Amino acid sequence: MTERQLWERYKKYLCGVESVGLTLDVSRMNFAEDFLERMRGPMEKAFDAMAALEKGAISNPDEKRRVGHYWLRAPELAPEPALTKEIQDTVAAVRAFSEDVHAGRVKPPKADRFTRVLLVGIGGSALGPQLVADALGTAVDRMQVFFFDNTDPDGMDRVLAQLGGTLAETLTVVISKSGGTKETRNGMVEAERAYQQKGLEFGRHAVAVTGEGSELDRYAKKGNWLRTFPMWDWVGGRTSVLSAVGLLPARLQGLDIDGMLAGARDMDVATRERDMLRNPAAMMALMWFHAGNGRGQKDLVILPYKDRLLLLSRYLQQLVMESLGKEKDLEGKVVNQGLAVYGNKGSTDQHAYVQQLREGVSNFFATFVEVLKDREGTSMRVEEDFTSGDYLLGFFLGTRRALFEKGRESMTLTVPDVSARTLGALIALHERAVGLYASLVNINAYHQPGVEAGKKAAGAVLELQRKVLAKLRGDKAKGHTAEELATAVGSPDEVETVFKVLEHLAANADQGVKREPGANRFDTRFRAG
Ligand SMILES: O=P(O)(O)OC[C@H]1O[C@H](O)[C@H](O)[C@@H](O)[C@@H]1O
Repeated sequence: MTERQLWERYKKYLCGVESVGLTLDVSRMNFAEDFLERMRGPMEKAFDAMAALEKGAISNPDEKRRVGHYWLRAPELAPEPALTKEIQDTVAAVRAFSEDVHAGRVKPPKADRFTRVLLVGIGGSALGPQLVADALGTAVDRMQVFFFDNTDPDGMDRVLAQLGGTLAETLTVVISKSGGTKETRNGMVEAERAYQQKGLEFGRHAVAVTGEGSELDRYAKKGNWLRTFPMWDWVGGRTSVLSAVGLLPARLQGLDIDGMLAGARDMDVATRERDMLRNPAAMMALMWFHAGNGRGQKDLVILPYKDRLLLLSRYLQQLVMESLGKEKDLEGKVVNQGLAVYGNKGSTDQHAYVQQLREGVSNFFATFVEVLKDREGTSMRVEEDFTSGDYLLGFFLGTRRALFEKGRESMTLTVPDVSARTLGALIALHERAVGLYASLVNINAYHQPGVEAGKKAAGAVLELQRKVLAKLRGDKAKGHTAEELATAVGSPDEVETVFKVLEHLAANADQGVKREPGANRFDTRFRAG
């Protein structure tokens, strides 16, 4: 295709959402002229399924749940007045609580004000808040937000060190929909101890966002925490950023949550459009389908040319891959669906992996995100007539062209700026694209049965460790090899796991397990005491 033909194609297919100033350009996706026509029928069905979902159908059949994230930004669309009210009350409560915190009406016992937020959560209970905090944060935010998003001890120490002497002014927000996620529980327990060590009462510094009656909910009540905000079973973790999960930390930070909600609401209106050529979520889903033959055969590389959107790819990774990566379709047939997502930011990535994108294995397509506004205020000239932002545009257009020359497809999302509205719109656009694509490939986008297997297996490892430790403590006289211990605890076939557990215990002196070297690595003996 010549540059001139691309220009014609650009004009023909450009799909815009006036209210948020966003456009989607699919001209560099090589779909055949009849592709859209062929997909009209399946897309009609996807629109029907989406309409039913928004009306409150059980769109997550495996878990028998409704899927209500679109109601979060248009509460009047919720299927029952009680739900409408709950959503509205929660947003009002987030706003009022944040104001109280900022004004010092809700205050820590040993300081005038809360000035920091420590958010403890993982997956959908962290990725959205992290994206929002990073995309919209400024040096003069009302509060600075820190994260525990793992059960890595050193990771938590690092964050606590950054918080330094400010724990007395730090509000900890523990977020877990289920209220039973172990990484989050561990983060909470470690945070609680850090407060205690400073002579601070944790409950006076803690807030929860969780489902009613969950383990976390009960713990918060027992500990007399400052406040609990609700999380509902009809909001999935990966689509929860516009519930209290994302709104509370954002508002505490001082960010414009109304803008986020309005941007998402406007995008929702635009993506309910049944003319697929005028619906950017439908076009995006169709392009995903085209690129990967409806089988996820190509990966999606997200390339925002804006530092503030660095975490977008990580956020979309969960949204897309946890939603679409499914073994079975809605009829129970094995389909192993999915769409792999990765990315970082331009132009930085041009100095890293773009080499492979252009010349290496052709197993991807890209979504470029272009942001028109360079910065607040004016830009200096780094050369006569050119600003740094001109270079950023040049690098984006140059890379896009270089990829296309080698037959590598891409879409371009253009937004006016990185504002609360734009971010809300970008999130809503991808949520809708995921839902529509899931219909096109006939899968349930709203459950995650595969995640459980890893959790169960981890539980079994910890149980094995308990037995091994009991054995070691009961027989301190001599050292034992992993083989001996595995047999002694009745799991001879689990010897590799036992060996890994022992090596880890011995590497951490506080666990009280010593190693005695043997003839080779696997003859190492382990001893308690
Ligand atoms: O919010 P939580 O219940 O703690 O869940 C946190 C995350 O963990 C799970 O394993 C799920 O796969 C994610 O979808 C979820 O966002």
